[in-house]
Amino acid sequence: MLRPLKIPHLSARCGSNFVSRMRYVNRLKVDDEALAAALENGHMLLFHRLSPLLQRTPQGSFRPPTLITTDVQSILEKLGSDRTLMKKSILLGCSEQNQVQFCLDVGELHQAAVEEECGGKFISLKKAFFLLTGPEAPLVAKGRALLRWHQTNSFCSATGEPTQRNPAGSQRVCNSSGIVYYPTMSPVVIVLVSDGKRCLLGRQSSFPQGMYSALAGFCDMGETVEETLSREVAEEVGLEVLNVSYSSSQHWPFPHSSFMMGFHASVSPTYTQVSVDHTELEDARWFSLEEITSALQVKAPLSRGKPAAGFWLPPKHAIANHLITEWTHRQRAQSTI
Ligand SMILES: NC(=O)c1ccc[n+]([C@@H]2O[C@H](COP(=O)([O-])OP(=O)(O)OC[C@H]3O[C@@H](n4cnc5c(N)ncnc54)[C@H](O)[C@@H]3O)[C@@H](O)[C@H]2O)c1
Ligand SMILES: [Mg+2]
Repeated sequence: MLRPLKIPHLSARCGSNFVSRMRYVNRLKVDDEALAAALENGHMLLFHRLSPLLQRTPQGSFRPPTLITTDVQSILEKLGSDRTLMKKSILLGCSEQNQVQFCLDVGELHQAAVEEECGGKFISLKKAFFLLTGPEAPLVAKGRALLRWHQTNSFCSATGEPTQRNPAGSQRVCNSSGIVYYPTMSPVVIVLVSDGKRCLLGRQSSFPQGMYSALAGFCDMGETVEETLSREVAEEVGLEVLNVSYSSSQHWPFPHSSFMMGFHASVSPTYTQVSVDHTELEDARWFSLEEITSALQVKAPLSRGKPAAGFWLPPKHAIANHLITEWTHRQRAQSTI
């Protein structure tokens, strides 16, 4: 059961629960005593070698089990771990119910033993991302990205000396050079290209069979996002985009940690001939509103690890799905004018 944590003194003064929560979490990054107190009653997402622990709900969906840190502590001690493992917990945030959230990788413990004690299974993130349908997906992605960042930044790239993390896990410092390292993300542009009637989707050979997505690409050093967008569309499918409009953004844990910025773009209906760069994409095609509408209705495209037959789209919590859904709404709105 969740035990809501009382956020001290801020709510009355700020008048907004959101403001209080944001300021409280910000304080936890620097106030080690407050962090230790928050950890006592926190909510913990567990990972094993970067795979999140998920539980099947009675309704058949998947979500991370609700674990209180004190319960996790007892389980870890029962499995022979000492208190130092809990110190590797990383602050994730604070829920709307004022529950402070942490994550912890228990990769040094026996996987099956933790699964049995906690009631769940550690599932690789790639697979987990097709199983998670609730609002927990971004939190799981953030936990995985932060845990990986700590694992791969334990040495200073200037001195080669070990770096030390702060208790919240929001930064690492090299005591020898004084360099402070903060978690990093790579900027990526994702764009849904339309010719007014159809939208353009592509697939990489590494995608599960049948899945198509919006075009995406990493920003090169020195580029604006508009330049990245035009370059990626030109490189991957040989088209020149005309109008560009921003939609939304998301953090994405693949391949490591990306900051995805989502756009809509149009091409002239007279220049729609696609020329696919097969070093980047296996295929790219125009899809009609009818095709997209039925693909959006494919439920559980990777049920029991097997891809659905035919053509299907990334999961609901992927920004590609959001852009595609937005496009269908615009198309329908246009056709009723
Ligand atoms: N959330 C979503 O809905 C969604 C949908 C599609 C793609 N994506 C993500 O977008 C990312 C970028 O798309 P893409 O693979 O088509 O990019 P891309 O077209 O730029 O091609 C990938 C290549 O770019 C190079 N590259 C340059 N900078 C890089 C960096 N910082 N990290 C890794 N590789 C870099 C590598 O050679 C790599 O093989 C993918 O990692 C994918 O996970 C997310
Ligand atoms: Mg690409």
